[in-house]
Amino acid sequence: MAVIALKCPSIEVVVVDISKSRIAAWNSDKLPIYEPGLDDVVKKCRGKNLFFSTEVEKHVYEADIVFVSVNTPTKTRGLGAGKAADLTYWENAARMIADVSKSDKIVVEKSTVPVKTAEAIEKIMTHNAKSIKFQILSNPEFLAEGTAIQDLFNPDRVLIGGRETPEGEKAIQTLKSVYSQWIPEGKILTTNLWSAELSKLAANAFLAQRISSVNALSALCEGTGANVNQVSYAVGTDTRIGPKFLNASVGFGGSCFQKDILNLVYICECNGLPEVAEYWKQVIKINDYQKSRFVNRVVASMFNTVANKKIAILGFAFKKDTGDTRETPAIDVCKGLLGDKARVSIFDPQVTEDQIQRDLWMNKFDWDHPIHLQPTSTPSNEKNVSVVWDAYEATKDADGVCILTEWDEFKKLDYQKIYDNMRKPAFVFDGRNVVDCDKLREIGFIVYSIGKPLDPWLKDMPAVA
Ligand SMILES: NC(=O)C1=CN([C@@H]2O[C@H](COP(=O)(O)OP(=O)(O)OC[C@H]3O[C@@H](n4cnc5c(N)ncnc54)[C@H](O)[C@@H]3O)[C@@H](O)[C@H]2O)C=CC1
Ligand SMILES: O=C(O)[C@H]1O[C@H](OP(=O)(O)OP(=O)(O)OC[C@H]2O[C@@H](n3ccc(=O)[nH]c3=O)[C@H](O)[C@@H]2O)[C@H](O)[C@@H](O)[C@@H]1O
Repeated sequence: MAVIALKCPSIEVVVVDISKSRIAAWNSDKLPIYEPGLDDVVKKCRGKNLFFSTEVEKHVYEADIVFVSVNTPTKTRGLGAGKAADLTYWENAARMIADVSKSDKIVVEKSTVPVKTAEAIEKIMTHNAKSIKFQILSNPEFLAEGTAIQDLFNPDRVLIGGRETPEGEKAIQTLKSVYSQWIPEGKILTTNLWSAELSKLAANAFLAQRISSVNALSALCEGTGANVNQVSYAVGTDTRIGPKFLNASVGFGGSCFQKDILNLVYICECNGLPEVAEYWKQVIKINDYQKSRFVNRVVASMFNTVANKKIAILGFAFKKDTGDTRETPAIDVCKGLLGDKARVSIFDPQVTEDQIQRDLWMNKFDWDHPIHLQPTSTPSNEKNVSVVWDAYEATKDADGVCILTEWDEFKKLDYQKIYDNMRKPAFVFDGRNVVDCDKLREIGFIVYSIGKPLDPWLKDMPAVA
């Protein structure tokens, strides 16, 4: 919304949220999320044509176009629990829009939603809104965190789906005229509603599938002496496959891949397509396998026990250049190590101690609900978790180092100094392939790097669950 305000000075954008603390932060000097370039954009527009407010109903009443970007978490209870999208927040928003509206409006699905959600939303709105006409559009968002501003300035495409009626077509053109103020016509795709809704789930499923494919191969690389970087480069030079998004890792994280694939799986099951559901489920299974495989490697190479050993965790965010920890693989890796009684010392340049403690305590999927619905008590194994503000502090007297986020600064650390201050034998487990293995081995480390030829030490220590 901030980028729309920047690129379209004639449009007034008001971002409304029921969370008072978030809106207060959006109005302050410290924005509630870390995203490179966002501060600049907000500062340029805030108070001119970009406003942040908790007066949700007032601004919805005044608006011509309402973008709904509320959370769409995975259901934790009842029908479809663990898979289906929980549309409670969406339904509440739709009912509120219907209640307060006194003029026709375009309602845009910006959240990622199950295919056919627009139909449900239409029903809610038409049953509740007297004689007012609503046009529902699907306009899914494809930005990635860490590169959000660049992605929004120069997207691969913008997708707008609407009803194939004259009114639907008119609404599509209205929204198109907003984006066409900075995006070339050819990049603005228009489709029917269901294609737009499904394309978003499909795009995330394809992206995640690429990572699970390369991660599955990384396990085979380790067993055969192949190097996953060389394999993915060789594969990616085929122009039909392409070089991007083929980096092996400890597993993908983030608030959307898992949630959206589970959602897709559930929709397939509801449509009587168990084989298709099973196909996509495998992407998640390989991701879970990759995380537990990593933990097993750590424990197995340290004589099959990490009890009371200090393990430094470098990086907790789900990728670099963000402070977001939703579904970060670091949560599962830390829980795995804590389960084996390790002491973990965590450093991430953008994640607070409070966030890390909450993440390690929370149940799966709880993170995607408002803060007042999340657990508040402290974790029982808190004494085994310390959060520090420096990589050297985290690694001091440690037995092993796990690199779980690919922050650039981890490439430039003084590994000789780290080695000198660790207990021996000193291990590095690189879950993001950021370190120079040969250099670290020269220093004296025993190094494990995802999908790379195994250190002789690790070959003799098979990681059997
Ligand atoms: N985070 C990302 O990079 C991307 C997210 N998406 C999708 O966008 C949607 C939102 O994602 P996030 O922004 O990450 O979630 P979020 O949880 O950070 O933000 C959702 C916000 O909606 C507010 N909210 C809930 N009900 C409301 C209501 N009735 N009225 C006003 N505000 C309400 C919440 O207080 C919260 O601040 C999800 O469907 C997600 O899949 C899509 C593409 C990228
Ligand atoms: O729907 C969404 O929320 C967004 O989800 C992803 O964006 P995001 O999760 O922010 O970040 P990605 O760059 O996709 O990374 C996701 C995870 O995959 C991992 N990853 C990515 C690429 C790769 O080659 N290997 C790999 O392990 C990252 O480290 C990260 O943990 C998609 O890339 C966006 O297009 C989409 O809009």
